Amino acid sequence: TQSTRPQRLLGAVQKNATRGQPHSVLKAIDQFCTHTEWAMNVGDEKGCILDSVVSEVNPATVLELGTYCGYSTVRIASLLPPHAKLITLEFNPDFAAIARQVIAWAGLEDKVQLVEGASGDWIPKMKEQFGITTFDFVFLDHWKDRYLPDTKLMEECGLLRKGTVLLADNVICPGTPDYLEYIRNSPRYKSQYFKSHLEYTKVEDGLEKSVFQG
Ligand SMILES: Cn1ncc2cc([C@H](O)c3cccc(CNC(=O)c4cc(-c5ccc(F)cc5)cc(O)c4O)c3)ccc21
Ligand SMILES: [Mg+2]
Repeated sequence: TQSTRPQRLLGAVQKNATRGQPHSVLKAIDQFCTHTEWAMNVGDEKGCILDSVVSEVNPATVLELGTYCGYSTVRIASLLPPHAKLITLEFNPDFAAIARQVIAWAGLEDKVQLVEGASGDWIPKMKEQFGITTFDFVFLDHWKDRYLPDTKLMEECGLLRKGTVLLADNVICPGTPDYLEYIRNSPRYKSQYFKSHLEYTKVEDGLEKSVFQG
């Protein structure tokens, strides 16, 4: 039977990366996606911007929307302080199964809680299920038409505090026009665009960093 792209990506990690070394997992995925098969990981160019924002925030609580194969999960978790927690939401069980193995190969399973389910269902349950008060950092990388409704939902559920940083992938390609319009015009956020490129290509893309003003 045919393997899937996430399965082939996991195979490349298991073949080329060293267990317990997150940077080698990222390198194996980026090489696979550059030389063998494109996949929708945030990639190394946008990943360096992600690294700098995570390092600046130094978050104790992180929410990631859209795990896919776990590339950005590994990237973020590898930068977190010892007792920090990263919750990542993935609704596709096949993606979740691969991501768990990629995260485990990197040796980061203790920092990561992968929750199988849809953001709209789980965001309202964050406080009661995981004892979260507010998130310090949120990485948005799931369905692009869910960025805006889920941001409004996080506001309504009191999951954002003064200073919470939202970082959104793909605001140019595939694009998130309604989210950008809202976040850039809302007095409740201070936003900044980081110009970059679509992973593994020369196509323009970028990340939007938005700080909640409370
Ligand atoms: C509700 N909910 N809750 C949790 C949750 C999790 C998921 C999945 O993780 C999932 C599945 C499919 C697609 C995505 C979004 N990602 C993308 O669509 C994307 C596309 C491209 C691109 C760009 C150019 C192309 F030509 C083709 C694809 C580049 C990128 O970086 C992307 O992130 C995310 C979905 C909904 C979810
Ligand atoms: Mg993306």
